[in-house]
Amino acid sequence: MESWFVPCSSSFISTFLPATFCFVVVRELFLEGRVFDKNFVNASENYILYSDHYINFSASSFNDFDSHLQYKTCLAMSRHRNIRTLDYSEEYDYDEVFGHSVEEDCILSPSEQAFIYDRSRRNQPPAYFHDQETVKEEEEEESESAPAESAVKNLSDLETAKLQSCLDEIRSIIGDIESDETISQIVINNGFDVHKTLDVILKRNDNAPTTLEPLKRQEVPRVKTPITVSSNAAPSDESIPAEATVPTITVATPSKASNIIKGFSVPNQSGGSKLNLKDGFHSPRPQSPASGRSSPFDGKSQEEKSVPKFEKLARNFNVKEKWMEDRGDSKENLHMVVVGHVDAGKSTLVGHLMVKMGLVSSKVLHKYEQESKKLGKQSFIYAWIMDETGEERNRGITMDIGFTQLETKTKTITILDAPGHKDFIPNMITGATQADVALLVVDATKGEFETGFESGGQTREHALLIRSLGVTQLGVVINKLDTVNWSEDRFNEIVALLKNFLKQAGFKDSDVCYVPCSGMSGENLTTRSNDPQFAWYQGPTLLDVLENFKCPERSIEKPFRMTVNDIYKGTGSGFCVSGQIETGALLVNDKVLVQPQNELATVKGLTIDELPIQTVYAGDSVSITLANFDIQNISIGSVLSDPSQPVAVTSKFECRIVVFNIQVPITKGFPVIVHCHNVMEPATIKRINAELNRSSGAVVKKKPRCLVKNTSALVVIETSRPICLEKYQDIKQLGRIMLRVSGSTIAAGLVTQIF
Ligand SMILES: Nc1nc2c(ncn2[C@@H]2O[C@H](COP(=O)(O)OP(=O)(O)OP(=O)(O)O)[C@@H](O)[C@H]2O)c(=O)[nH]1
Repeated sequence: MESWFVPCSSSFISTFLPATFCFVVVRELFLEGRVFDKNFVNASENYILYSDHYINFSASSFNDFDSHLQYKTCLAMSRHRNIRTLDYSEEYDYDEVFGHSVEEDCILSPSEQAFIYDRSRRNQPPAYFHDQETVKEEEEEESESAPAESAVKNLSDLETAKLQSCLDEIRSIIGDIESDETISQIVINNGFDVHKTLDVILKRNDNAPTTLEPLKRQEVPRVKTPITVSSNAAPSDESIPAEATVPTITVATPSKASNIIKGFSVPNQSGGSKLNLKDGFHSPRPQSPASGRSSPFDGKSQEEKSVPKFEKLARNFNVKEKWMEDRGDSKENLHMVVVGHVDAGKSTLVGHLMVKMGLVSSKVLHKYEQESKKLGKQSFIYAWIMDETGEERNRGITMDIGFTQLETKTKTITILDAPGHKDFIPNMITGATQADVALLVVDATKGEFETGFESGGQTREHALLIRSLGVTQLGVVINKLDTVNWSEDRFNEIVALLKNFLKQAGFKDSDVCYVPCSGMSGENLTTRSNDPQFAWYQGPTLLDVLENFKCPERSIEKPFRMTVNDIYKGTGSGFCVSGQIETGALLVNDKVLVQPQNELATVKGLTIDELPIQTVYAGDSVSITLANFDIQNISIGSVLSDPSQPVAVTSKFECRIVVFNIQVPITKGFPVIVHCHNVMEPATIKRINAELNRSSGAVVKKKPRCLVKNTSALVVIETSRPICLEKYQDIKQLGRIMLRVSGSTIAAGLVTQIF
């Protein structure tokens, strides 16, 4: 398969174009040589190489591509939320430019439309290219149209019809890379054979650079990894039928070309450009194809690169004693994620709870009331407390994790309001990875609960995800009970269904508490309702449920680990990274090792909730100002660790997985996306070592050919680039993974071995 290499400068496709357009647009643009996204580095007639994936132009592989783009847009947005030091003008720009990201078929800002390729304007390049060579192209077009007629002049009616049909077919495959005249001539020369004609045209175009961008050829090694659809015969262990009527996604080992991918456009000194965080996921991870715990050197041998000296963090105190001294008499800190199907009322519930607890001033509430009225969205007044961006408010959905904090009698609770829409599951996962406990909100309205609960709804998927991420304590809010007249029967019906399911998902009955509420009217949020229709309920309020959650033991004595979920420019010199301290403790002036980049940095400052602090401990969500370090050497998903006991970096590991309700069996070579803490990385199932009994873990079958739904197994997974991981038994938070394919979660697992 021939491939082209197109050097490009900006990566706006993933953030500017709704994913539904991209597939068609990118192909068109590639074939015309007008490629402008640095992540789309390769193309041929059937494939494009997006970052380090080959994407086949077949309908079924579209989903994978689509979800990948959406993940990137989600990341872009998640970072937007957390940039605390941007001034308002910057924020405005950011919203304008990056705010529109998910599938909006028609809502496009004028600036976006300028970038959209429109088939009806086939010969007019997008406005983006206007100052390039458009005039020349149009002139060529005109001069070419006349000979097109001459080519068909001597043909019979039958031949003309044949030619027309060939032209239609060829155009649908190659677009406009050749003029009608040229194609007609080649069709005639090849006896009206479409395949031969295509061969000739594609060869011509491989050899001829386009007028706009010179194309460089590049060999990209790749490994074919077919997705099989179960057929009558079970697929063979060794190889999957190549000619299956199924799509194949070809995952390429990162080539040198992918080394050009840099995660962040760092502010340009002269131009003073803004910090550009939209591409954080593809920041410069080590591109070494080698797996293993210590291969994070970017194309250089260990000798070439000066290996940092891994000194032990200087500690002249006992961490536990210091923690008692610092935090012994303060309230415990708990992180709670609020999840549930889209529109279950999560943001309204949290917003109204904040109002009831006096944490939102009447002035702010009045402002939201007026503004939401103006937009005809008055019912979202409480949701606006959590949904802060213009786009979220206009669309009436949460797109990114919202943060807020409240204090109960015994604890400080950080609330993470997760998006419910399935397009934003990666953001929801980011929130869930930081959570100790969860609230699952369901809508009691007739039909609505059922929609969320049935397969394809997010109630089940969110519950499975949070359990897989290690959350054991769950509060289930049966919300919007006002819509069913506070019906006790409806409450009991929903509780019965959920109880059964949550037990299967791995929640203990004793760790789950069900509470009926109305986020809108505020019943049972902080006080029990006086409504006589609600008199049947004598259980805890939502606030009681929060108060009753137990804070987990923090591993403050283990080696220091912090997962990075945001990177932003600080107020002074240096830059800040924020994230969760998973284990250990950290002091100002400590040195930390940034992995997998394997670079040392110095901790210049520490803040919790924007207040400076000298020492932080496991369980804290913190911001760290780093010094003596280049911002390009860190990305979301990096892990900061104790230099003397660094986190493992690997691209191959074994894990014990539980397979969810999948349609397509998992086989050797199956391509997946691995989610682990804040990392998302393409990977393949390298081996299926054994099928296990789900409850006892005993081996049921060695080396099974495939895994079907609801099975458990030991599998070996290889990621396309090294990631930071730990064995689950060592550090739970870094030893849990999830496997997703085409926007659905297919399995969750625990890391048992790192190679
Ligand atoms: N009747 C009634 N409507 C409610 C209640 N809670 C929320 N709603 C309405 O449900 C709609 C969705 O509310 P949100 O709070 O945005 O729902 P959400 O779960 O946060 O939505 P996503 O985060 O986008 O998934 C809004 O129109 C709310 O007014 C309730 O208790 N009763």
